[in-house]
Amino acid sequence: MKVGIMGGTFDPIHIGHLLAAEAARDSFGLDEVWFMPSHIPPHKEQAGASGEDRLGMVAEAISDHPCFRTLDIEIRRGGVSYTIDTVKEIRGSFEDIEFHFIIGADMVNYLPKWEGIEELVNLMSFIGVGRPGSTLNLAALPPYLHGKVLLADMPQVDISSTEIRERLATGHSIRYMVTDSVYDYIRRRGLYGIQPGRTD
Ligand SMILES: Nc1ncnc2c1ncn2[C@@H]1O[C@H](COP(=O)(O)OP(=O)(O)OP(=O)(O)O)[C@@H](O)[C@H]1O
Ligand SMILES: O=C(O)c1ccc[n+]([C@@H]2O[C@H](COP(=O)([O-])O)[C@@H](O)[C@H]2O)c1
Repeated sequence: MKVGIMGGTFDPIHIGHLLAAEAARDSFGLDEVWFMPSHIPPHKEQAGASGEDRLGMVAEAISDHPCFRTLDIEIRRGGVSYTIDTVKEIRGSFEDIEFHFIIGADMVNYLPKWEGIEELVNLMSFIGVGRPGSTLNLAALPPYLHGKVLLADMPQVDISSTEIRERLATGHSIRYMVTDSVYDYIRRRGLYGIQPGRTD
């Protein structure tokens, strides 16, 4: 079985994440994609929603896809979510699965700075997708990453969770940037400074 892991902060999950996962699944015949929110992301501040709410939004976003699942291993473990720790833990439980970690172009360029990356590339491969604002140049990666990052084509969407949080805090609509189910979750829980009672 081939599984894609879509790791992220998902604060909140948006259509860029969903399109990336679907492009990877479709391009490489993945049987399933597991969406895995981090507890504390290794390289940036996470100042938005709680782990429970980020996981809740992911569950809402993917509920209608027969091959998408949630994985709460990093939220449950707590602390800083280094992927090397997670992958070692997962491989112990799922020995027969071939894992591919799905990342956007910004993260592809950042791979050399990941904790234990030279060991990690021997435990799984990466599937990279394009992202507006980041140039993908696999030849510029260090030699130990050559052949370890496969590319999937996805429709380019210039959307980030940061932009969504900013739009909500300033009273703007995020309709169609996230699924309706995620927008409903944000309204219901009053996340990101959304105005109470907002229905548009
Ligand atoms: N619009 C997008 N297109 C392609 N990949 C994306 C897009 N947005 C996020 N990703 C990828 O999804 C993964 C998780 O991203 P993350 O949850 O940090 O979202 P983000 O939008 O970058 O968040 P933030 O704005 O809070 O930094 C990363 O590998 C990232 O590169
Ligand atoms: O392990 C690391 O050093 C590392 C460094 C940066 C990012 N990651 C993982 O890459 C995924 C996307 O990261 P982010 O911060 O864009 O949400 C998420 O699962 C992170 O835990 C992992």
